[in-house]
Amino acid sequence: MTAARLTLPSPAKLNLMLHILGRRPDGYHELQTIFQFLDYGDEITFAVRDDGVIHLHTEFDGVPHDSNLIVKAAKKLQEQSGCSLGIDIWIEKILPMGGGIGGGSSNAATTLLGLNHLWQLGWDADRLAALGLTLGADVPVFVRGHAAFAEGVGEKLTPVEPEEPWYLVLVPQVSVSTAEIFSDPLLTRNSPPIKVRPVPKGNSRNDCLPVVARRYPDVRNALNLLGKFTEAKLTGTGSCVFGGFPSKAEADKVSALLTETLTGFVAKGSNVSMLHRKLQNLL
Ligand SMILES: C[C@@](CO)(OP(=O)(O)O)[C@H](O)COP(=O)(O)OP(=O)(O)OC[C@H]1O[C@@H](n2ccc(N)nc2=O)[C@H](O)[C@@H]1O
Ligand SMILES: Nc1ncnc2c1ncn2[C@@H]1O[C@H](COP(=O)(O)OP(=O)(O)O)[C@@H](O)[C@H]1O
Repeated sequence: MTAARLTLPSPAKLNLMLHILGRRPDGYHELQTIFQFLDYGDEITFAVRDDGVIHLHTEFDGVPHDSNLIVKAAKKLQEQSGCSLGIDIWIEKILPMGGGIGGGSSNAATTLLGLNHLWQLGWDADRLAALGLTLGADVPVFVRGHAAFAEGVGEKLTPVEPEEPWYLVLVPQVSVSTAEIFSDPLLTRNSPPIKVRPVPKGNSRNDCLPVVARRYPDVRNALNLLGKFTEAKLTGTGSCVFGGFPSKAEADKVSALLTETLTGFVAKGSNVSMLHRKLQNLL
């Protein structure tokens, strides 16, 4: 019997703004942020096996097999659904790790949705998002697949429709630890909550930017370079820096100026994740 097999995209996200409102007793920070997807990401291939084994075949630098969010997502879903099937997994990884573009969280969400489909579990989005949240604060938005205004630690999601420009994303060659930025004493943690919807213009700052720029000269340089052409912003806790352009041609023109020491990519912003567009076509 040929195993059921499926290849799915695992897109990146950007934080179009990010305000930190306070710190909870458990140490996590209350945020307000806007997530938008990029039509750019990894590709994950799944093949069902009937012996219950979960095996990720692609090796990751510095991430042991069982610590990989893909494997963790698959194991949790298998345990909680009581499914007896297993899975072989391969990934074509192009998203930089620790870049603030959510690669790990996206991989976890693609795994949850892919296995829900292949194992025919019939879980709804609420249940998958709740499981996803136990893997990381950004997993639920990737599970739901729509651009969102997020509150709490990122799990209270309201769909939004920001413009969908072309972005140039610069990738400084440093990996920023989210935990390290959130524990910096200089981090601004008292932004007033935005109560008006949609979020009024003029609120596009990222409260993590001053701390990240201070600690990482490469991020500072990327912000300075891109800032010559458009408003340059930090996504999440970095390291990636992005700016919007009205057309691909204009984003490509600035991209062509990049050197070997500072790489980047051009991608379209999208309010519906390319994962969900592909899944929609399958159904
Ligand atoms: C802040 C964001 C914005 O998108 O940054 P990026 O990681 O994408 O850069 C995310 O919400 C990050 O989400 P995620 O990367 O899933 O974070 P987690 O693994 O859950 O948390 C890593 C660590 O960061 C700190 N943390 C994370 C999220 C949060 N709201 N408050 C925190 O204080 C905690 O110390 C936690 O142990
Ligand atoms: N499948 C995965 N892809 C990327 N990173 C992973 C994965 N599984 C575990 N990780 C770990 O999660 C960390 C954060 O990764 P990632 O989500 O790509 O960054 P960010 O949250 O900054 O966007 C990585 O440095 C890596 O140690």
